[in-house]
Amino acid sequence: MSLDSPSTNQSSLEQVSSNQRLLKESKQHAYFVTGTDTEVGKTFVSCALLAACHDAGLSTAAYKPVSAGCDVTQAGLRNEDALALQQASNTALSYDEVNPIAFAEPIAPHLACAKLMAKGQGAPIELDAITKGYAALSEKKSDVLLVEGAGGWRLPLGQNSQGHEQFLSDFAVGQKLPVILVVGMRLGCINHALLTAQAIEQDGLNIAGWVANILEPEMPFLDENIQSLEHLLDAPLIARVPRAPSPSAVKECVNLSLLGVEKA
Ligand SMILES: Nc1ncnc2c1ncn2[C@@H]1O[C@H](COP(=O)(O)OP(=O)(O)OP(=O)(O)O)[C@@H](O)[C@H]1O
Ligand SMILES: C[C@H](N)[C@H](N)CCCCCC(=O)O
Ligand SMILES: [Mg+2]
Repeated sequence: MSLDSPSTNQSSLEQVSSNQRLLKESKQHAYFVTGTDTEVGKTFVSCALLAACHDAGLSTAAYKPVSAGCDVTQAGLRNEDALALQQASNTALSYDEVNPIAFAEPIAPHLACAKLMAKGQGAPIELDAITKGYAALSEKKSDVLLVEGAGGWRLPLGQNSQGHEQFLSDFAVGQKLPVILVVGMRLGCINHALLTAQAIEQDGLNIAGWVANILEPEMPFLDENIQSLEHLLDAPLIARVPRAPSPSAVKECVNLSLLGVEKA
């Protein structure tokens, strides 16, 4: 089945109505969006997913619990992912609700945190704070809530105040969130995708769906790579996203009904 944008208006209307029917029948859908690496399109794809939900008449919220790489503004640190997610959600959210933990430097967050603490500033990243922020967003009762990770699946958060090593994946595990895996299609992505999927499943979570994000349209044997991943990943391909000027330009590539099968 082609997951590219429906060829006729009729089929896209059918798609919308089936999305609407399916997701409307269930309670909140919360997903953790991870990727095969940093810069593979987690934010771009998340915004496209949110736009597809809006077309299906669904309310949405988004969460970027930990960010690194921010502009320093009068209102405080501002991360472009978090701003994009805030903008792409149709539930009114404050910046701090979307992104409670932000570091200025575009480096691994645990290193940015350690650097601040070495200067006597900041505090260890606590999973509790991430969980609290998530609970507050869940209370908004949006139909769909997307949580974007940072980097890849096993993102270190550093030690908590009790000296225990933490990872952002621990949060997803704690909340039993189904995972959406964004695969940046480029040579080498098959290994990264399979290793990430293995880690997610060994952590006890379910991959609700995966997205082929076509970062390099000129990738040799692109279709065959996607077909290999369809064969090797035990999860539905919910979108094949081409390079596009904006996430909303590819919202019709998303097959929400496939995602909906993961509803609780
Ligand atoms: N399908 C696409 N078409 C056009 N541009 C894209 C596409 N996917 C990603 N990009 C661009 O590639 C860059 C990286 O994408 P994005 O920021 O979504 O990655 P990420 O995985 O969220 O990164 P991070 O780990 O920093 O959160 C961005 O400039 C984004 O706009
Ligand atoms: C700064 C970058 N854009 C991301 N926000 C953070 C990426 C952390 C990667 C950690 C690692 O090396 O796995
Ligand atoms: Mg991002």
